[in-house]
Amino acid sequence: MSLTATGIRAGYRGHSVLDDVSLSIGAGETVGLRGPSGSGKSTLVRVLALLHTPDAGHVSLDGDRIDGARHRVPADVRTRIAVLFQSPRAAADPRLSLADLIAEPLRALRRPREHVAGRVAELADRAGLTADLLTRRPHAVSDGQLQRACLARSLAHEPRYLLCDEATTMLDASTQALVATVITEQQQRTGMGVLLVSHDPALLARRADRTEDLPTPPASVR
Ligand SMILES: Nc1ncnc2c1ncn2[C@@H]1O[C@H](COP(=O)(O)OP(=O)(O)OP(=O)(O)O)[C@@H](O)[C@H]1O
Repeated sequence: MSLTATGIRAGYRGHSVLDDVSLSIGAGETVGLRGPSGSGKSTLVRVLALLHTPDAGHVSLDGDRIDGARHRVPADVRTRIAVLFQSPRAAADPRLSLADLIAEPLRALRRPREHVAGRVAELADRAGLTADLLTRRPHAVSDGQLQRACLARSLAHEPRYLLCDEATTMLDASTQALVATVITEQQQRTGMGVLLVSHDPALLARRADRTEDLPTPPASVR
């Protein structure tokens, strides 16, 4: 069982950022990904998350080759992969309370109301979010609290793979530790595979089972 990118070429407006890149994340495994700024780490995350269609190569999810991206991929396939981005402010709808933010992916798949309420309470508890915080909107909480809500949301569908794109870079040490603990517990409970994109060698040495490197991009795309 793995989430695998094979021979990926991908980029923007005719410029390739990734050229023949392959990466595999096994079930239960934590894989680190590092590379210079602009080398395409976030682009590879978007390809693996089925948010960006590669120009060549393909993504396989637990042995099944996936064609296309976003809504061209069935929801029950897309929800097996979750992403935690660097900036929770960019990833969160400012109009939603933290409770509604966590509930969003469950409501999108029309889960019953009682199920959603129970799951939100459970996920919020795991992410250390109190009832008072759940009623607030993003502008009224700290970056760390908002990232914990994004983490809870990312686990709503019990993903098989979680892609963390510099997800704790901006957080203080205690929030970093809490996020790491919640992710590790989820891995131990469900066998979730994790990709950790980071510039921090200490974090990768501590948490990754192995680390892959992306090469420096050609000058034309830097
Ligand atoms: N939506 C986009 N449209 C056009 N170019 C983009 C887009 N997103 C990223 N790029 C370009 O693609 C290249 C790779 O970007 P990407 O964000 O994948 O790199 P990265 O390795 O994650 O960088 P960093 O470590 O700085 O976050 C960069 O040159 C960037 O400017």
